[in-house]
Amino acid sequence: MKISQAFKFEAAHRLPNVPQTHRCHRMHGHSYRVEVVPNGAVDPHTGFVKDFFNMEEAFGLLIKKLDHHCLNEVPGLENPTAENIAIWIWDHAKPRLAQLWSVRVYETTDSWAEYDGPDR
Ligand SMILES: Nc1nc2c(c(=O)[nH]1)N=C([C@H](O)[C@H](O)COP(=O)(O)OP(=O)(O)OP(=O)(O)O)CN2
Repeated sequence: MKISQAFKFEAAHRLPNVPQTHRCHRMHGHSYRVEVVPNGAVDPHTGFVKDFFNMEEAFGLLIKKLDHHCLNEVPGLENPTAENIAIWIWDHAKPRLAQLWSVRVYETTDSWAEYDGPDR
């Protein structure tokens, strides 16, 4: 079974690899929404796939590294597209959350990138 928890953060970024005429080449900000999805069996005793409180602990700290930061200055996010942010969150979270199934990053309400690991 899959469950999902959403996190929000505010950040500035610019995309260094788009043409200078592209508006995202300039520094601008977004209110990001991140949806993380673990997948696993429901524990017959707790009734949980994963306790939402534990996810909050793990992802809260990670999201703090992005919140109110310039993403280009975060190591590993020199080209902070929605795709690369999803990969960055996955790479940092997966070692501590083996059940992680996917990470979806909304850059705007209409645009998102989802990463579900290098093998899928
Ligand atoms: N595949 C991707 N394409 C684009 C990305 C991305 O991360 N992956 N990023 C951008 C820009 O950073 C960003 O999305 C621009 O956002 P914004 O102009 O605010 O978005 P809207 O087009 O929705 O803005 P409106 O002014 O509301 O129309 C571009 N492409």
